[in-house]
Amino acid sequence: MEHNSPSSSVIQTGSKEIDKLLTMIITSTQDALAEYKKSGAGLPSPHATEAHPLDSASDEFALKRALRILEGACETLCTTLAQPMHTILNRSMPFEAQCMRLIVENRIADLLEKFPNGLHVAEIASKTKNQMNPRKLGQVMGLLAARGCFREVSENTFTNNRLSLTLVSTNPVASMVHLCSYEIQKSINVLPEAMTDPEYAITESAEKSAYTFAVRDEGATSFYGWYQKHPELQGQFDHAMIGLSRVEGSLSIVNNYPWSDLPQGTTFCDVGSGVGTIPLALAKAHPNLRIILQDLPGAIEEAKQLWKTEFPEAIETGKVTFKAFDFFAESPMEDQDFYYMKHIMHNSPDAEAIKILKNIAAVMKPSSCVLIHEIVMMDGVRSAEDQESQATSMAKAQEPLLPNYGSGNLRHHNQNLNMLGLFNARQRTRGQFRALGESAGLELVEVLDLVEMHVLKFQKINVGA
Ligand SMILES: C[S@@+](CC[C@H](N)C(=O)[O-])C[C@H]1O[C@@H](n2cnc3c(N)ncnc32)[C@H](O)[C@@H]1O
Repeated sequence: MEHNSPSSSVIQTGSKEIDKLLTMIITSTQDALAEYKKSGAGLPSPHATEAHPLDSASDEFALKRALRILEGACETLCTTLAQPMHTILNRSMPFEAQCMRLIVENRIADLLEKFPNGLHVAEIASKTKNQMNPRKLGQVMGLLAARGCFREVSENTFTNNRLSLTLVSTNPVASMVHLCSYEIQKSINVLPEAMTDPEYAITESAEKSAYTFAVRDEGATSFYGWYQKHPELQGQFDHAMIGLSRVEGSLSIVNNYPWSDLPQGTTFCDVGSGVGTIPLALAKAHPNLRIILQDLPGAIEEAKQLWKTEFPEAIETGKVTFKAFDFFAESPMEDQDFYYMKHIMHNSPDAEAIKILKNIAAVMKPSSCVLIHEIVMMDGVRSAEDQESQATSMAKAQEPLLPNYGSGNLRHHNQNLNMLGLFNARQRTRGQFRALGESAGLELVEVLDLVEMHVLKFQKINVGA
């Protein structure tokens, strides 16, 4: 149960606002603990080196809801009590990202798996490419350990722990960490220049994003164009997308939509599928679905390899087919029951997103629907429409949290900036999605709340009218 109302507070600090925040912190902590208790595996230690069953769970809605309040309330409490200069200077030093990149690129978490009692930085450094300077590596690992990633068991001797194990190279989340701290970071680093450059400032074209500004001497006119020039990195990108799906709990769509009620042979076309992580899980759980994956040629080749390993029967029996295409220039396969898009609309500024939707709408049969699986941004202000959103599961946070949970939904805002930097695009609100659909002749008919992500269902306007 979500304790979003602190009215029953017994805490009395002399400040009503602090009382409410402390009550939120206590009740959301209790809610999170209840989930660990329910799992039967108890609460993991921060030093644990074994995965906990909840670590990779995708349907953990109650835990995600509790953390959304806990993180929002903790940050509001700290910024209320700290000197502003303390908070602001800390935020201007996002150095951890590059430290994590160093760890991932040099497979240091992988190396420490063989040394459960710890390894001195001198030994770690001696096993890295070109033998790093141990003193420098110690500084990097020291920063990470100060935030709970790696454990310093004795001076300059480190072991893995719960957080650092996420940086082992086989974990797709490590690939996402690398993507964020390397390719994506290139665009964020030049955002101030690109947003004021005479050629890039006003335009909303994806070809004039901060990312294309950053790589303008490398001959790529778009983020995906850059990957087409570097096919050797396609696998890494696709691995990162699996990681992102995992973090966002996207697989929860497998058990939280009535797939089993659909007739045998229901067709599901993943538009911009990447390797098709979601349809792979869907196909395994719901044999009544027939899958088609559509993406650019490089991603389709990667998808074939993954499905060959993970689910060869689906290929042999024709339950899955693969078709390369360009969603800006062509329509996907016609007459599919579902056209599914995850993390596609947010890659595209409005004009391009509408082009993709129109290409889909052109081949939809009357009963087809489009499912857009993405973050839905919440408003940062309270309004008269809040009453409506309570009824439609986009409930805003209680005061004194910001209505959009503030830091409790930080990834929404970071992803919004990520899309700005790479594509001049954005994460959209429900109203912006509705308008986007209408521009392509599609009506928003249903929204499924999966906490961090939502699934928006569209049908052709005037169907059945
Ligand atoms: C952010 S990824 C999302 C992948 C997948 N839907 C997922 O959520 O894991 C965007 C995908 O769009 C594909 N894409 C980009 N431009 C495309 C185009 N013009 N035509 C078809 N696919 C494209 C990329 O190759 C990539 O796989």
